[in-house]
Amino acid sequence: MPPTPFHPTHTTPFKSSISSSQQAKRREALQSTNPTSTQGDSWPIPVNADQLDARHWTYLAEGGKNLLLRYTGPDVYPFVNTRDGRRMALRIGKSSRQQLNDKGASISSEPSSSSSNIQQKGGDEQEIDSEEWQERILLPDLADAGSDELVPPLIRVESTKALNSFLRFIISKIEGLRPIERRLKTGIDADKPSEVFITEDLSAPIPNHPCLILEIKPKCGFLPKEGDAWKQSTSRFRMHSVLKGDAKLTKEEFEALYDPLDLYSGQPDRVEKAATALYASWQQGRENNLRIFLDGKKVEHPTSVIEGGAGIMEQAETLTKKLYNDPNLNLAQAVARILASEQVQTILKRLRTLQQRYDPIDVEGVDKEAQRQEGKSLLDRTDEMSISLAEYESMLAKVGSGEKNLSLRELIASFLLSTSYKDCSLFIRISDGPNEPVIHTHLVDLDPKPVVKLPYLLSIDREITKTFTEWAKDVQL
Ligand SMILES: O=P(O)(O)O[C@@H]1[C@@H](OP(=O)(O)O)[C@H](OP(=O)(O)O)[C@H](O)[C@H](OP(=O)(O)O)[C@H]1OP(=O)(O)O
Ligand SMILES: Nc1ncnc2c1ncn2[C@@H]1O[C@H](COP(=O)(O)OP(=O)(O)OP(=O)(O)O)[C@@H](O)[C@H]1O
Repeated sequence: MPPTPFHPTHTTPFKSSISSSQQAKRREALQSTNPTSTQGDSWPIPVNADQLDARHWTYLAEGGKNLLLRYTGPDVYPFVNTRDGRRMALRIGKSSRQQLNDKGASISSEPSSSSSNIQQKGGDEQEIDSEEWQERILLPDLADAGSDELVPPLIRVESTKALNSFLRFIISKIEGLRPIERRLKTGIDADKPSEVFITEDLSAPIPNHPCLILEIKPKCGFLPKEGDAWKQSTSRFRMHSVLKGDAKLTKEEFEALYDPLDLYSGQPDRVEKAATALYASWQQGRENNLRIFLDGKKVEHPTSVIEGGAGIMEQAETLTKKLYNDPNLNLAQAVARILASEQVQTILKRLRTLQQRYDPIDVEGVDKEAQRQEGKSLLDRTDEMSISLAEYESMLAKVGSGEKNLSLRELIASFLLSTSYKDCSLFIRISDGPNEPVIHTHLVDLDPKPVVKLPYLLSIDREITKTFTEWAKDVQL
């Protein structure tokens, strides 16, 4: 399928209208922070830390940098949207175990690990405000790709003593629920937490509306046009899988791997192939790229040893048969149908366009430019530089107008933005509708990547290519 035509959204008047409508909504929300106030249209609304009761929150999920808490308290506004039953989540930025140990925080007695993937910020690296990032950088490119709520709002909780004590309670409550590999690397610093945000719990149950939720991490959906021949013909995800598998993968195992290029292709047979591979890895308990939830509960395949797996899997299958009005549809087929749906393919197509638009010359190309413009490789940066939102915006305008002459800072900003689009997760919620099931899509984890990560991004890319090239020779690919 040819790449989606380029739409320079940053130069169209559409940008400001979307942005200002979003801002108006947030302003409206900010005016109604009182939890006893009646429910307005905008939800979630800001909440003060002293309104948070640690008994009403529990562990939901986490990635390398953030941990999510789910609201499990009584159904009261504003923690629950009393109009439609949607529920709040809290997203808490974590600190590396190293940082926690350095400051002598005693969150748990886990040993430190040098392999944390939380990056220490360089001297001059500044935090980019997440709300501004959404408004000014993401929404103009995403607003017309899905519903108004494609990117769930992130509303900052002010850092206060009340927040510190809430987090202290929470840490003691949830530490044992966290996966051990995450606990070894990261934790929450109750005294000086990274940003805490209110958001919507996208995997929560909706009362009286049975709902199946797929969370996929689709990864990079295009191939570079220049450079290494393997990189030009094989998806980055598959090449990386060889490195992650210590190059022990057989040719057959490699062929069966999920291929993002299939998922993004829009071609029914290839999308089905991608869905089958994602389902197979979920079935094997490798759930990094596909997770399934039913009415707020994680669905595990019965073979993946979790008690109760069979029951919930059956319930999920029963629901999808009902939603699609097809008694013979099994869960794997339902996943394939959902991923091939117009709603999902529309957002994937946009995601791929943005990944490609902001990464036109590959990390190797950015490195060449670094050498040409500054006389040193990205690998040699000890990066003290930070990129401001204003710089991101001017890069967007330049890229949007087709300008090819980008400064090194603009090339870096562009590449990092593409890296965010390659790493985000897509939540797909399917519930009953009058004729067809209703599908809602939401993107999460679109945070800016820190400039300090650049040397790592180049070196891991080279390691992936080297390991893959040797492996391909060994297995005679
Ligand atoms: O490099 P990748 O493709 O492995 O992606 C990393 C992800 O790994 P995975 O999707 O499991 O392969 C990785 O995910 P996990 O921590 O493995 O769940 C992170 O998302 C990481 O980003 P960051 O350092 O948290 O900003 C991601 O790093 P970036 O390259 O997106 O910065
Ligand atoms: N709004 C949400 N509702 C429900 N679950 C969510 C929500 N946002 C994130 N999650 C879950 O929490 C996980 C971690 O969140 P997030 O992606 O923001 O953290 P991260 O540390 O940046 O992740 P990564 O290491 O993958 O970059 C997600 O992969 C997803 O499973």
